[in-house]
Amino acid sequence: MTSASVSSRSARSTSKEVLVVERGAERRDETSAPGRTPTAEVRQALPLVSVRDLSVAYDATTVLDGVDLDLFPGEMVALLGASGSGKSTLMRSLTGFAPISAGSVRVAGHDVTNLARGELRTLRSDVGQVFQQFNLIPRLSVMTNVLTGALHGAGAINLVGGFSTAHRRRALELLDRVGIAHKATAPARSLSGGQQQRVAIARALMQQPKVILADEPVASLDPKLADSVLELLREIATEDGIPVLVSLHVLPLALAHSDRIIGLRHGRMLVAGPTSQLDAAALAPLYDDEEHDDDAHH
Ligand SMILES: Nc1ncnc2c1ncn2[C@@H]1O[C@H](COP(=O)(O)OP(=O)(O)OP(=O)(O)O)[C@@H](O)[C@H]1O
Repeated sequence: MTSASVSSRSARSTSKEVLVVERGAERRDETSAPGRTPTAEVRQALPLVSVRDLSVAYDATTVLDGVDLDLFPGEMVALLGASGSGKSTLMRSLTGFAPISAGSVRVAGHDVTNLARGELRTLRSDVGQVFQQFNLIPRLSVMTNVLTGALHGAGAINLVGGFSTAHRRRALELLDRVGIAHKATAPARSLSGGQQQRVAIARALMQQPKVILADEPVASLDPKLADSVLELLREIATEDGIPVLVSLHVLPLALAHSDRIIGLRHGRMLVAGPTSQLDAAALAPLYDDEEHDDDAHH
């Protein structure tokens, strides 16, 4: 461990044992919840995502239990946990795709548990998403794939010739930003995995998101490409002030590329704290139940 102290205490009920990393200067009062502690630089801003005491159940099975999470402008937060711990479910909760049984979820001004008529569309337009398998349309050009990001807020647009010059200019600027403008006319399927993920990131930016969720975005990439994609996401968080929540399986990647780490175990938040105050030993309890998951530890 670093010089930080790790304490084990109950968050709000004795059933919720939470490892909380605290520095003297950042020590929080006992009423605050662990997922809420932002890094010092961003703690003055209002959170763009605010989750309180969230529970999600599929039929009779509870898969998230009393989760708290805030995401502040400009920060990259890594979401860790063994397979089945609830990472994807937490992400899906933020865009109205999970059966929330208790708690509150606010995302970019939307009350996800109580959306007004038609608000689901604006919510999903405000949240850019990046997936493990990129989810591009393989036969369409890189440029068109990026342009589809503009469809989120705009409603039905004819894919052929339906985009404005301004949209096209912006798509090209975004491709330039992610380093693949030279591939604009190539079919998406002709790109490498790392390049396809850059296209997916440009597509997410095309919808001018207020928050970005990246669910295992580098799980299909080799380590070098994984580093570069995570560097790109962190740069977007920092430069554009868009909070990025990224779920990861590989601890060193989380330690190298995040400002904070949130760790789930069996649907409960077990670890939360600034990345600078965490190390592999502090995160190991997240994977206690895994028999052999080399990825998680190397
Ligand atoms: N649609 C669903 N219906 C029933 N159970 C579900 C559904 N989606 C997820 N679950 C269950 O919820 C739990 C959490 O799943 P989730 O996909 O959120 O975990 P995860 O941490 O993202 O796992 P992984 O790292 O393997 O992707 C699992 O036990 C899973 O089987």
